Amino acid sequence: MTGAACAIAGDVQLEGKRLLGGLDLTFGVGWTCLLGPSGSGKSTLLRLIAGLESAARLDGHRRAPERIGWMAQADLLQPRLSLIDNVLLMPRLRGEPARRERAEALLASVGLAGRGDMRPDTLSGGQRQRVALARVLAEDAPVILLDEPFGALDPATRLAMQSLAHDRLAGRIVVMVTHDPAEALRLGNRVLLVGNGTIGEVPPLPPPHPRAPGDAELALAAAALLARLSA
Ligand SMILES: Nc1ncnc2c1ncn2[C@@H]1O[C@H](COP(=O)(O)OP(=O)(O)OP(=O)(O)O)[C@@H](O)[C@H]1O
Repeated sequence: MTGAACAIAGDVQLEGKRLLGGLDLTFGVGWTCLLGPSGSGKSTLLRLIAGLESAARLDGHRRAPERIGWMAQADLLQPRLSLIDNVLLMPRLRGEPARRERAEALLASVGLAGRGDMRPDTLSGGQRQRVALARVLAEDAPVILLDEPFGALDPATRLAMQSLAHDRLAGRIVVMVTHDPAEALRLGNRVLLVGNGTIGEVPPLPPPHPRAPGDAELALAAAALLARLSA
């Protein structure tokens, strides 16, 4: 493994069996998108990169900065806290001064302007996911790990949130799990396919990223990738 800021190498063992073998991944600045069948190990890999507790064990090496932004599949919003306080939770836990105006601006950027004092249980699933997105965008971390961050959103909102996240996370190392080939190709300057116990590279689309939603090259590549995933 080289001196990269974020890398993982080795085998992933789960309950005495090898879930993923022969990893040697180094993540650079930009978006790396992980695709693959349900249960193939995408979330497990993300947790291991994050250094979070997992049922699986890494027999190998991990290198990552101390500060990582993490957005789980479940939104993990704190029910007793307002939306603003949910966005500010991590900085508060670190003892940093609360940047309330920034949190309000982030909530506005995800379409929740003026709703900062509401509680999570008054929101729809898609709105809750956007609060979780605002929370991870509030993290000034060099590495951001996103587990299906747009999965609960309607198609138009999904495109808007993809573009927002891509813009806000410019210059960071982003690793995102998704089930959507078009999303992976639209955003990813690197696309990885997790399956059959290993990880392979899929040719990404050349820049620009994010691709325009109606981009013909994107549509063709997404259709081909979907066919490959369905084979
Ligand atoms: N807490 C756990 N205890 C035991 N096995 C687990 C646990 N969590 C996940 N697994 C197993 O690990 C394997 C990989 O799961 P993982 O959640 O990483 O897959 P995934 O590719 O992210 O799936 P999905 O796309 O459905 O989210 C699966 O076989 C799953 O059953």
